[in-house]
Amino acid sequence: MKLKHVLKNLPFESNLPKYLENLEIIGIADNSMEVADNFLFIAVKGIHTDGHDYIEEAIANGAAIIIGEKPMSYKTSIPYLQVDNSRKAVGQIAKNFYNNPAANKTMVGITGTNGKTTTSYLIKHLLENSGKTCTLIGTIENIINGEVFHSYNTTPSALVLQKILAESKDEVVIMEVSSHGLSQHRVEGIEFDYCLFTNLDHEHLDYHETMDNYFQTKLLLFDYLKKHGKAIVNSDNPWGEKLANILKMRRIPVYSIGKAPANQMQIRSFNNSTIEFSDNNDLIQMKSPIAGVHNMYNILMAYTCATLFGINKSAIMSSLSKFRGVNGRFEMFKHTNGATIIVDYAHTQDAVLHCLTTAKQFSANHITHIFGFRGDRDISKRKEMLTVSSILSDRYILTFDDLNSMSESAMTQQLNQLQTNYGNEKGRIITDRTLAIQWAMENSHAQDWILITGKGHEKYKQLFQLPTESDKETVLYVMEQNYRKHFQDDDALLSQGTMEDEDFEIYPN
Ligand SMILES: CC(=O)N[C@H]1[C@@H](OP(=O)(O)OP(=O)(O)OC[C@H]2O[C@@H](n3ccc(=O)[nH]c3=O)[C@H](O)[C@@H]2O)O[C@H](CO)[C@@H](O)[C@@H]1O[C@H](C)C(=O)N[C@@H](C)C(=O)N[C@H](CCC(=O)O)C(=O)O
Ligand SMILES: Nc1ncnc2c1ncn2[C@@H]1O[C@H](COP(=O)(O)OP(=O)(O)OP(=O)(O)O)[C@@H](O)[C@H]1O
Repeated sequence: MKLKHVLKNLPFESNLPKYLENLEIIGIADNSMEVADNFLFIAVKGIHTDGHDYIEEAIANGAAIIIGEKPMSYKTSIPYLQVDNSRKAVGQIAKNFYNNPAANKTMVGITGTNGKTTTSYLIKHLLENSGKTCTLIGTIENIINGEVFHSYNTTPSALVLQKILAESKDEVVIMEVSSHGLSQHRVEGIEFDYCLFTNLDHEHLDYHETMDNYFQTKLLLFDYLKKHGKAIVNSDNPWGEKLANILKMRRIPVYSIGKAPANQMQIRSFNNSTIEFSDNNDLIQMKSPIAGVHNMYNILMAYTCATLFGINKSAIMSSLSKFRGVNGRFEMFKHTNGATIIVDYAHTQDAVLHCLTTAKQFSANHITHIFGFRGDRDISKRKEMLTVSSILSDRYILTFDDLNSMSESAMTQQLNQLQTNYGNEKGRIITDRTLAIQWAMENSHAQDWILITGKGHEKYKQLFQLPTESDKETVLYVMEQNYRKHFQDDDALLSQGTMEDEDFEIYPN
């Protein structure tokens, strides 16, 4: 592609020297290591390092032109063009290079602290059941043209994102838009048809510092709405209510969900598995296909989005009844002893609150909550999460989550401190996550609930004692061990002639 096309809509588009206009660019990169002959390299000042320091390497790898945001202190052997903001330029350049691939798709962007992933799968399910093809971009995976790809970021870099859009032959793109993605301009160059806001809760303040900054960053998503684009907002969340008011002042059509009568989708009543709401004049009652108070909001967000796509209500209700849930999100297992075990991705106070409340609403006899905290991540939310758990659970176990660069001893010390300062007598520390789960399962009974939160679908980064790689695997492993033990004991009894066949409980059942 000719450079003049690659640089369309960038400030220097009109005053490019003639000899540069027709320069053939065969690839673009913001990482010097990915540069090859006739590439355009964009130097980005990052969080860990500065792409401007790799300009010479990019040139050595074959770059034909460099874009950067800093004045050059030396003369480069190839042209250097300066922009105000390199990260923004990456989005615009990638959009041009891939021929604006979002233009012929319906784009749905979902932001918020919790619920983005669940809502995105719900919307995909509803749209696909109505015959549309969907690309999904998010935390768990990217699904493009029906094929599943590993996801490295919730919201990929602008360059990767535009490439994905160019590869997608699907009609609709449903993507999670993280606050990191917004602050780093990863969706620059995209216009959304629908933008959704699920909620805002204490998270990522290591990055955004204050809740207000965090909110302002989330608000940026709505700058990317198309002229006639629509917003869907959960106004039961106080930040959502604030957002809805701001958007209305901007004359953006807002479809809000919440308990107040002013909402388009007014929630009349709900519990952990049923919801009653009014959609204009229709009163709708629904049994939820996924448990959890929080999921009632996710379902309603997805329902609203599907109606805006023109799908009729009965088709939506029928599809919803077939939804099978999301990997690692309030996933339920029935222990052989009758206890209920939940694996969930909750890693904020609000999410923990919703999970524990749901267990209570299901009349759990005794609730054990197993959780930890990620190393190198927002430490200020830890005491809030522990406080909620120590109030709502009957017993909690603090354990390891990903340590990242933190040492085991530093995290153990941190857990001890938290337990001393904000915990209570309900708590204990078992640092090995697999042993914590095993202990809780071995010490549970019928009607008890065990909630294991924080890791959800993710694999362990630490090595633990049991030979498992995720919470779900650990739960299944302990159940199997339990079953084998039971089976061996029963075998022994059978050989002594004291055991009846019908005494066996078959697992999995
Ligand atoms: C901390 C953070 O947000 N980092 C993101 C950021 O990278 P960075 O600024 O750290 O990059 P850097 O390493 O400083 O490098 C700066 C520049 O030098 C270039 N470089 C570097 C080395 C070299 O040899 N040559 C070279 O050219 C790099 O390609 C880059 O362009 O910009 C990259 C491109 O957009 C992101 O992929 C990267 O996400 C990292 C992998 C990450 O883990 N981010 C997390 C915090 C994140 O974004 N999470 C959210 C979800 C949060 C949530 O809700 O849970 C997400 O959307 O994934
Ligand atoms: N609407 C909601 N309100 C509060 N908590 C929620 C809501 N939806 C989900 N959660 C909680 O948040 C956890 C993460 O949910 P989900 O993955 O759908 O959100 P997310 O926004 O994609 O999260 P992340 O950005 O961390 O990937 C769930 O496991 C659940 O505990």
